[in-house]
Amino acid sequence: MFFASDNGLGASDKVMKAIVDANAGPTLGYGNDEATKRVERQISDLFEREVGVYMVATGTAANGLALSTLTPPWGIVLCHEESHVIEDECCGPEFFTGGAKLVGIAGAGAKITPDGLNGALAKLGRRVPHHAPVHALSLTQSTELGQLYSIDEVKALTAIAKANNLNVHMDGARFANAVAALGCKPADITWKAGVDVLCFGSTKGGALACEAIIYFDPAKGTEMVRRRMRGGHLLSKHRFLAAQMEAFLGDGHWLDLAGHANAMATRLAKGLAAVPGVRFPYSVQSNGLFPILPKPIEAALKAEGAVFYPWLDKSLPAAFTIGPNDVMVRLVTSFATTADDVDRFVDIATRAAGLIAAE
Ligand SMILES: Cc1ncc(COP(=O)(O)O)c(C=O)c1O
Ligand SMILES: C[C@@H](O)[C@H](N)C(=O)O
Repeated sequence: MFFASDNGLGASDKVMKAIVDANAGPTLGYGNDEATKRVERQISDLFEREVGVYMVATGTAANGLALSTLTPPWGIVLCHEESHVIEDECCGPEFFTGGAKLVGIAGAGAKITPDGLNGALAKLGRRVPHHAPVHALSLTQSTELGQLYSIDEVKALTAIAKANNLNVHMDGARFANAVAALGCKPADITWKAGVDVLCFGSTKGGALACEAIIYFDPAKGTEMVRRRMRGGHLLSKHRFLAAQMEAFLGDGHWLDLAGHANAMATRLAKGLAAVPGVRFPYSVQSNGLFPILPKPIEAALKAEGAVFYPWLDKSLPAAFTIGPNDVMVRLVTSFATTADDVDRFVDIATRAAGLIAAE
């Protein structure tokens, strides 16, 4: 019953086989291999246009490097106040951009709203040279609270960004889960909706470690050739990154893996919704659940070996309060989550709720 994070799982068998198969004979390094060229074609085909592709091994590197091409060191990147880039990358974006400032915007579900974005823009960059100018907007899809931006919601935010000459970055560490849940085409939720750069993650989705920084206008990414090298994120044996991404994207494998993870999250949410005392501030839209549990249920689950974490939500909807005997937790499903895992988790929670009622 491992629900701590989809980072906690290995890679899918198909991806692992691709890595082993890539281990055959010599090939040119640093992205000059044939597999890398195939992946660049594969991603251009997937997004229905010629794109610039730069693969790295972590999402933090992808986000920081991408943002470094979207803002000068004296600029501001607007993001959600609970976004990974501002909360969980140890100032990686600030480091890679040479000092740019990340400014967080509040919003339920770790989602930025048009009002929130306009409100932030109204307060920033007013006075030259004292105020830093806003240069970029960063959205996470799916969000850090498992929520989704619809195509229209992305378009509404990017329209404001473009009206203010902002570049738009999308942290797609769980882009696969979003596309699988929305049932949309990758192009429709990215460049056709105004996104300039997507960090397309495969690691959480079932690869070992591979994230693709995708520029929908290849000319906007030319600096990445040097920035990635200087940052120490150009793998010499790049074929092993490409092999992962090629297998992950091949034959819709990425959507099969994400669809399973999302289905397990839905199964888990349905089961927990029937447990007395369990509350859901957010609907389950992808592979992340953030229920509020009575602490005795949390304790019973952990006593039976369930692995998950408490979660601090800064923008909890006002209708929900967390009392001294409650705890908000993060439950993340993955391609490897089984129905048995889910059903056992729900069964333990149900039995624990029964004991509470009997007290
Ligand atoms: C939304 C989001 N973005 C980026 C990252 C960073 O990825 P990594 O841990 O590979 O640096 C994570 C990590 O899980 C994440 O959850
Ligand atoms: C640190 C934590 O947010 C990690 N990125 C995860 O999603 O599990």
